[in-house]
Amino acid sequence: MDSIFSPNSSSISWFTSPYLHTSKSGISTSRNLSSSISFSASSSASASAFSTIGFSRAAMSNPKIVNGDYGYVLEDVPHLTDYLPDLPTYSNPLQDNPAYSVVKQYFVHVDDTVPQKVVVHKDSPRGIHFRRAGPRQKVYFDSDEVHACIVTCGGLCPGLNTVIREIVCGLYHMYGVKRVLGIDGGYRGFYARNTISLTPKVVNDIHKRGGTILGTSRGGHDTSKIVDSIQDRGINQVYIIGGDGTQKGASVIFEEIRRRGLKVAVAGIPKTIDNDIPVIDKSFGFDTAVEEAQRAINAAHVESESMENGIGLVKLMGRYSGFIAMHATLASRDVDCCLIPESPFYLEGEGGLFEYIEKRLKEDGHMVIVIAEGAGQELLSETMQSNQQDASGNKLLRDIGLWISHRIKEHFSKQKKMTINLKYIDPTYMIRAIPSNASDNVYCTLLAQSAVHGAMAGYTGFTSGLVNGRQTYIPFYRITEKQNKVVITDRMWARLLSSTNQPSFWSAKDVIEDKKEDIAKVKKGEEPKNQLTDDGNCADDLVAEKEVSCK
Ligand SMILES: Nc1ncnc2c1ncn2[C@@H]1O[C@H](COP(=O)(O)OP(=O)(O)O)[C@@H](O)[C@H]1O
Ligand SMILES: O=P(O)(O)OC[C@H]1O[C@](O)(COP(=O)(O)O)[C@@H](O)[C@@H]1O
Ligand SMILES: [Mg+2]
Repeated sequence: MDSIFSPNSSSISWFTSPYLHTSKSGISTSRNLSSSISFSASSSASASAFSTIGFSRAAMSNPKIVNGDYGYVLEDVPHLTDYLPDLPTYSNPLQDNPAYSVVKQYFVHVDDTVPQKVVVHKDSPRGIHFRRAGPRQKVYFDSDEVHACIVTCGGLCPGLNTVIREIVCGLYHMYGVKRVLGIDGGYRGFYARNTISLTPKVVNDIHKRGGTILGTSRGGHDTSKIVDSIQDRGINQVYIIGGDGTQKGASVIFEEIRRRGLKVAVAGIPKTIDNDIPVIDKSFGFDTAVEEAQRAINAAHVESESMENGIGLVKLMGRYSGFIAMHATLASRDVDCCLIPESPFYLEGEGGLFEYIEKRLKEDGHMVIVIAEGAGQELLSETMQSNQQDASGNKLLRDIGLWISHRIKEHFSKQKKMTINLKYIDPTYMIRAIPSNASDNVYCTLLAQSAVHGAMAGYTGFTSGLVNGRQTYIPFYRITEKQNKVVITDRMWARLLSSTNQPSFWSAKDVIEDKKEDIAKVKKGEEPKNQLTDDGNCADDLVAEKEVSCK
């Protein structure tokens, strides 16, 4: 362990290079892409396309957009040569690695890209693509030159240790990199904590443990102190593992590094137990969490079945997105009602939750309810709602599970004079503080290796992510522009409703009105309420509208 205190390096003046695509990137683009694809520097067509789907203008001040034939768009990631054009290249050491050299076409073709949308019509434009991840023939770092660091930020998630392990082992075994630092305790660790030297031996068994061996934290993001620390330590590859907040932090770190003209690659690995990061198929650890949630749901089912008018109520994580609750419900089949933040519901009266509970109890004698922590917050009286935030600025929520338990008990004992037995189970932290399962371990390995290949190849300012089953590099602004939400007008939510047989708490008229409202918002270039479907594509009507406005 060495001390990480980093003085403010005001004495160092850094060459700053404006990030100009017009001339330089034209060259770097043709280096990477076939000539049939033309680079569009400030592409007004692309910019107007983006404005229709609600991109943050500030976040996309310098998007690297490549337009091709038939509506092909590549949302490319930055490269170190965009602002340091004369960097030397080296042969990829994997060429001499017996494990890889026999594999034909192990290196990714420079033109390989992955479509964001795979459901298309015969006359659809080819649409948005991302750069395919993987090893390149040429790398921009000599192995001995690399000094990498890894940091984990935000809430815990199964698989964090696996990602750390595979970054260390990937750098060491594939690229011969020996110097990797672990930053202790999240972003603030860059300037206020100790570091740990990470070797394959140190990380050998860590994937079998939950949590993160590096520790994590919320808040404490101080861009200039962090970049000072990176600079002072001679770090030239930064691997940042975390959720939407973390990736926003990674994006500003990258911008500051670029502004200072440093040869430092910044790679993000998306982490979120809530699965609320857009574009990617799903986040690592999500499957593990859903699997662990089954244990709580099973317990709720056993308890409820064993007593007269038994109700098992399980609260699951999901601050703004109900993916864990939705998938845990679909997986279980014992759940009679799933309540998520995206789907408003009400308690009293016709078509309300109380009426449905009564019906289920009369029919079956028991029921199981799953509620996401962010569901129904609007039902809490104003005095009960919390204005408190955590250190990262995330809203702290009141315990909706406890509140709704009281309301259900009160309703049936006082108003209905009906005996019910309600058991409230809150496994919140138990589903995320566990090691990742086998399939998440494989997923973490691929994400980590992709990040390593990308940084070695000189890409920077990217998040490594799975898109339609392929590893890709996604520009930060696409990851941070919005949160992924369950689309309740989409087929997946309809599947859930037909599995639980719960009321939607929405009338068809509401749904149509809501879609109309969204289409009007999209036309005005505003953020629609239900923009993305759960496969990362726009809901059909919105796509049609968007394509019209893109032309
Ligand atoms: N807009 C932002 N700009 C810079 N840093 C941010 C931003 N939002 C969050 N962060 C930092 O990212 C880290 C993790 O954010 P948090 O929201 O707690 O978790 P997560 O990354 O899992 O969403 C924190 O250290 C926080 O200070
Ligand atoms: O108590 P903590 O550690 O702040 O975490 C609780 C929150 O973390 C979450 O899992 C989301 O965390 P991230 O933003 O880190 O992905 C929420 O579902 C939950 O409300
Ligand atoms: Mg978050």
